[in-house]
Amino acid sequence: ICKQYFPYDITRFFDRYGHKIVSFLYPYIQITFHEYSGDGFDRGTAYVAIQRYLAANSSVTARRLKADPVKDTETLVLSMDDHEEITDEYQGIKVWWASSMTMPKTQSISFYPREDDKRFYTLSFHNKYRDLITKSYLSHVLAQGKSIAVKNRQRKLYTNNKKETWSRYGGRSTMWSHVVFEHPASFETLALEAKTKKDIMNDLITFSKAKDYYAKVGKAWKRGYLLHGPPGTGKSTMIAAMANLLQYDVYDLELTSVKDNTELRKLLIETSGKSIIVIEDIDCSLDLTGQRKNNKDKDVEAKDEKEAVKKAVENAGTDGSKVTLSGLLNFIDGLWSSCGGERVIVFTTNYLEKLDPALIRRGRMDKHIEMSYCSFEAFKVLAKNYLDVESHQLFTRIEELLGETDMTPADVAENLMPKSAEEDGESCLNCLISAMEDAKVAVAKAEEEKLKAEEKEKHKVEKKEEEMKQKAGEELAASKDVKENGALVI
Ligand SMILES: Nc1ncnc2c1ncn2[C@@H]1O[C@H](COP(=O)(O)OP(=O)(O)OP(=O)(O)O)[C@@H](O)[C@H]1O
Ligand SMILES: [Mg+2]
Repeated sequence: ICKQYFPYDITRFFDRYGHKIVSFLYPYIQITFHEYSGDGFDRGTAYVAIQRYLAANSSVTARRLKADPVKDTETLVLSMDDHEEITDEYQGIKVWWASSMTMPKTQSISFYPREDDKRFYTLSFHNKYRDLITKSYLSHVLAQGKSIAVKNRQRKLYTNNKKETWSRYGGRSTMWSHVVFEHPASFETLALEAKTKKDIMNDLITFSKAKDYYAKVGKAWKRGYLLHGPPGTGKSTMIAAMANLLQYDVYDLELTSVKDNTELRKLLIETSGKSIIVIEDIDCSLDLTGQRKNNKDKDVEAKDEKEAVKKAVENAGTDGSKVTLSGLLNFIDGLWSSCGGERVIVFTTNYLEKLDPALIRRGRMDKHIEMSYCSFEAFKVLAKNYLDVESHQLFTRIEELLGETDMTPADVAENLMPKSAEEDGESCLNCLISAMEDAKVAVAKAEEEKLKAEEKEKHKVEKKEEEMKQKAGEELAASKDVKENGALVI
């Protein structure tokens, strides 16, 4: 009987104590990260992040590299090839990474690559660093990998679709259509005072790095900007420059094609982190009472407030409820921001004074930036961008004229652009000067005409007053006459 049980006992013995002996002799721990795990067809996020991390670190040390095209980018990612091994160091501790692949046991043709080759990374490290590696090193690797992936990705410009085109199941692809975002604007080429520029850049960068701070103070990780100023002063260009600086996607939200608050909320929930949500010309999308303007401007005709309210109620019955100011404010204040990820919200308007104070109070829109007419400093940026000219004797005249006329950077840029191949920098500057002189004359003329019109109006009023006085005097005299005459008659 003893003999019969012996082999089992020894197996059990080794099962129980074997790994202890092994771990005593071989004190290393291994963790594997599979490319495909579970039932999902998507590549594991950890695997992808590790791949990026190792790619950034292994291209120097590994001898055999593998090049993979990456979805949504035009770049290739170089990573260590299968069955390669590299070492990494973290706080002075050495770890080993190996990439491996298991071959399929049976020859079969399969649709999914995961059936055929199973790739995985193995991380090995000494047992005594177990805590440090599992707690801090791994999150460091994943965070680094993710940030590399974000840097390499191709960014997108999204615009919202009409509700009718959404599929039943929603999803970003049907609510938002996108194109590749490749706007060349940058803060360097933006014509703006250096101080303002620096201020905005610092603000954005601080924001993008302040995840822990926002978590600590219990605020949603978002920042609101309000850009205001006349047309052509670079509001849209600034948004593109912001997106390029932060490497964010841009969601261009067209409020007039959003039917109601529910639709708005659904759209916003589908936006991803690391994005700028833009609502251009906010004054045209929402009116002062907080009710969205009707496309056909039915409400505008309403004479008084009561009538407007009546009309709004009527419309609510016919074309559904609307996007309201409070709906918009609710979303800004954080219903959706609990979805995580950082977002910048930018509103633009040509008329700051038209906006509802509730929309622009501090805390909601953290920064108000006035985009104004071209200053001399801004002009110098444009001259450098467009003509490669940093100083010129004509600059003094230009500075003088800029102080006297309101030229938008768009106008200045337009005049600085060479119209033909023969045109050189100086003739472009002269072209700008003559445009500004013309503008100055036009403004002076307009002012003169305005003054004349005012004078005329004043004159008219005075004449009328005189006439009325005269009439009143005559009437008074007449009534006196009547009285006196009457008295005579009696
Ligand atoms: N500050 C600026 N720096 C560099 N280029 C500018 C600037 N402002 C305007 N431009 C040029 O003028 C063009 C129009 O500017 P942009 O569309 O940014 O103006 P906007 O303020 O958004 O106007 P709108 O209020 O009409 O939307 C841009 O294509 C850009 O080339
Ligand atoms: Mg614009």
